[in-house]
Amino acid sequence: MENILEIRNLKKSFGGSKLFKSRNPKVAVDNISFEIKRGEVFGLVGESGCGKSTTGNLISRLLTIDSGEIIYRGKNISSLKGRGLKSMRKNIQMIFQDPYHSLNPKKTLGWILMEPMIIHNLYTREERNRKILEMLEIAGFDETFLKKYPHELSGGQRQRIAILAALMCEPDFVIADESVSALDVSVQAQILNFMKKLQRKMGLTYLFISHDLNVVYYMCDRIAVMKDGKIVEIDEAERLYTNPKHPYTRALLEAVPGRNQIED
Ligand SMILES: Nc1ncnc2c1ncn2[C@@H]1O[C@H](COP(=O)(O)OP(=O)(O)OP(=O)(O)O)[C@@H](O)[C@H]1O
Repeated sequence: MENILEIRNLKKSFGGSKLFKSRNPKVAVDNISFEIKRGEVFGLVGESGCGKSTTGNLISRLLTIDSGEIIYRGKNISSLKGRGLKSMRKNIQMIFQDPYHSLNPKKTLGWILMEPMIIHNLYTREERNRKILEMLEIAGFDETFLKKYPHELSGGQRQRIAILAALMCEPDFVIADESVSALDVSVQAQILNFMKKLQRKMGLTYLFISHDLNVVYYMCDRIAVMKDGKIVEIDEAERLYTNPKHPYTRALLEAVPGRNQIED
């Protein structure tokens, strides 16, 4: 399978000042490299503060990189600007942790699903309406939901809408950053299964970021373990979960309260 994304020697620091040399910068992402194959679910796991979100934000270009390269479909997107960046953003979408804040509370769900297609100037009016209905059906919502507001939904329903909104422009690469962490455990499995269903239907590739090894194991084909800004181990999910090589991966696994908790 071809690589959809290649990360080469990516580096990012925060803080530090040329003026005040004593203030040391914090290296959040420290020279990491990995690649993700088309159609793969690639997990990035590690404790809070290890640099997972920074990595996701660098790939989606919400942050600028210090050094290294991000190769998406064979093209270096590390320093894209203007129209090139906008077009890349159509193809690489993010799903965030908190569906309470990622949906505009003043807008109806119909508007929330329509907006991304308008921003990217995609499809005719009829096609947009048809796409919204198709996506609603996949998510198990009926048309009456289009007139509802986010506060009328449960946490799980909101996250489904946030996921649908991210997919309205038919991206091929999705960065899911702690996408189920804010949800009750009982709802987490439903959302993960929903994401798997969408992946199969739309041929998506996911970078799946989570601090929760159970969740990452359940979702991912391969997993990278991150510690202090570095990747310490990358392996197929099954092998990493059952036969971890790096002591840090072992320690993370030992801290997991019960393995294989999530069931279909
Ligand atoms: N905008 C910022 N300014 C300064 N420091 C930052 C910024 N963003 C992240 N950091 C620091 O960079 C390091 C990595 O943070 P990051 O959010 O990427 O980690 P994480 O693994 O995603 O953790 P969490 O799951 O808690 O978000 C942390 O030490 C964090 O404090």
